[in-house]
Amino acid sequence: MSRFSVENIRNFSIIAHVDHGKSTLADRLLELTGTIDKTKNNKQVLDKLQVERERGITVKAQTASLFYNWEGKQYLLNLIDTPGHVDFSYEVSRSLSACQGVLLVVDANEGIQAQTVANFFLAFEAQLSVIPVINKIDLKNADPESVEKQIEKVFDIPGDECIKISAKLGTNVERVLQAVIERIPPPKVHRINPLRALVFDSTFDQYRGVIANVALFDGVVSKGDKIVSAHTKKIHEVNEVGVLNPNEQPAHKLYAGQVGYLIAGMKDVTEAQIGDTLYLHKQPVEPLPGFKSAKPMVFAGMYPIDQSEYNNLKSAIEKLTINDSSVTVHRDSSLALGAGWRLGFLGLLHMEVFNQRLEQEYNASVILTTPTVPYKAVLSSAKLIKDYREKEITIINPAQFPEKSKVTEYLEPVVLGTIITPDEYTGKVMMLCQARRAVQKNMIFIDQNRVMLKYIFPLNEIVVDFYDSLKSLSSGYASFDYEDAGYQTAELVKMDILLNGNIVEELVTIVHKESASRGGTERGRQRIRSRLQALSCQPRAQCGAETCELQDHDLSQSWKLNRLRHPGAPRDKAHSVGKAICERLKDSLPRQLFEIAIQAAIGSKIIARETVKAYRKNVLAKCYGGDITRKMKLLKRQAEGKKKLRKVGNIEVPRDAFIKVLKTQSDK
Ligand SMILES: Nc1nc2c(ncn2[C@@H]2O[C@H](COP(=O)(O)OP(=O)(O)OP(=O)(O)O)[C@@H](O)[C@H]2O)c(=O)[nH]1
Repeated sequence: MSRFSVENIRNFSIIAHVDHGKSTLADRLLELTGTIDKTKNNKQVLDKLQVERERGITVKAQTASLFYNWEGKQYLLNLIDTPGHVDFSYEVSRSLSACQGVLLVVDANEGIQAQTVANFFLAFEAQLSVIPVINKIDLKNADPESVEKQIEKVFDIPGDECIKISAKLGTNVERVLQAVIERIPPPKVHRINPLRALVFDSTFDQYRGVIANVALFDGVVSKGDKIVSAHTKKIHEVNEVGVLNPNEQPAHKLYAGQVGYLIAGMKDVTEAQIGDTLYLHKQPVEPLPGFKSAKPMVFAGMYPIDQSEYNNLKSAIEKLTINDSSVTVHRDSSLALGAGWRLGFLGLLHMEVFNQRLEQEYNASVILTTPTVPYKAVLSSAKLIKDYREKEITIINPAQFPEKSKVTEYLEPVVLGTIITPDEYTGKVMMLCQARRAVQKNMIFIDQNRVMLKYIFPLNEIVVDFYDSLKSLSSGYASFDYEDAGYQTAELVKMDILLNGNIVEELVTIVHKESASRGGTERGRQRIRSRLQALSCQPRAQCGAETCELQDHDLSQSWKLNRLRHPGAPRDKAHSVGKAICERLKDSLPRQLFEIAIQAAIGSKIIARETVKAYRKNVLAKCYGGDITRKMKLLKRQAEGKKKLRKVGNIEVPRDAFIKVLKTQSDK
């Protein structure tokens, strides 16, 4: 590796919206540089995980070192292919810390999308050089010229800097490599300084321990060196260093400016911190700033299917979180499901992918409980503040939701959402946003036909099905991305699920009061009707939704107006969530000798109910003949059975009934 002087090294990432062609472009770059065999039918070579291949999406950033000869010089180009989905943006931001530039890939047919904007700003804030690449110019409907104009308008990058390519066919891809050399600066590093290596990613290998992906900011590292982790202060001996080409290729040394991997006998998961700085034992240095820790957006309980699997699952979760450091883990326990954990994820897709990776890579089957967003409560009682040692607590488990009497106010997390949509769907998109309690912040036209809308959304309103609704109302054309925007005051209530009056702790859900009371009374509806008249506006049935937009109306009333226009719109979220849980529980509960009432309740108000009918076991069926005393005895025993269970109010719920309900909820 010594033949690559710093001037001949370029470190860059490929960033883009989902499916705009990052991994396909990476394939072509690997082929052009002879890293992989051109004659093979290479498809998304850097998507190595089974989950990535099955879902056709990148979830893990992957590094590859390419060797490229141009104008008589040999260059070392370190490429990092990143995921496009918003749930994996932590991977993108970490990857950028090892780079000086990015290829911003935009689909020539779809144009700039929400994640294009988000990823551009990540690179822009990190002060990286941005090379815009317009991909898929081979498509029939490709319109690279208008995408070029969008790039000029939204990112202020001159249109002539865009490189128009087809990653699929390989058209113009060589120009991309040349632009990387010409437009991205070499890293600013010093090889004569003591070693300073940033751990920007890690994986766990059963036999070799932690394999750390490192970017060398200063110095040199070689096999046999004694290195220290700035985080743990532990000393390790380096067993192997090398580059990813794209598979591990051992080298004698790694030099400042290079990106590669390092194995140093770290077997304990706590020894492998992403964002850690490694330095030579005898030459301590100031650690690099590392990374901001990821902020979980949803939490869910995770339990082994069988408690005897607890330790295996614990070790699997620990190992997988080395590779996915954006997951947070807290120990938790539940009456029905036993000992487990509460895990924080960056979104529902992230949760599903983590679950799938546990199954596929560690053979671990788990139960996941209903996901919830991290609410907060500001405590009012001095005793509680003393108990919790803080005034403001974060509620990551709905079962621990403090009562209103103990709280000054509840807070809910909010996000700044960006939606890009063809103009013809703007009205419908706005309706949807308002129905989700969103407040509009901005709206700009990015070209004649496309609008970019910015809204502040309560996180809870978008976390489950917002994206699906947006996609279906815009025929798949609108895209969505969001970033953390803090907390806002919220009227929250706890919804309990009861079985014959007993609360089922695992199914407790927190809902917003506004959603809980949607629908209102007839008097309330009258008031809204007169308000609609005052606004010269009619309920939807009469006026038609497409021509009628709500943005001029008082936002605090907009959901009510919307409700009147959309008789079919979700009337009451708490009601439908409660009903769905009750229905699933009904399907999972076996009939018993007595009737079971399954209820969803907010405080003392029952908002949904299902009934499992009593199973009147035909105890007389086997009683042939007319032995009346025997018949009476059997009937008495059956009645006693019913009485006993009713009396203690204890329903025998098979364990897998809970599992079914909890599983279907998280599957949703
Ligand atoms: N016609 C055409 N299709 C392309 C081109 N580049 C990529 N594709 C297709 O677009 C789809 C998505 O490509 P990927 O390379 O997986 O996109 P990606 O950006 O890596 O996707 P994520 O990692 O999930 O964000 C695949 O079906 C590719 O075959 C191109 O230049 N032309």
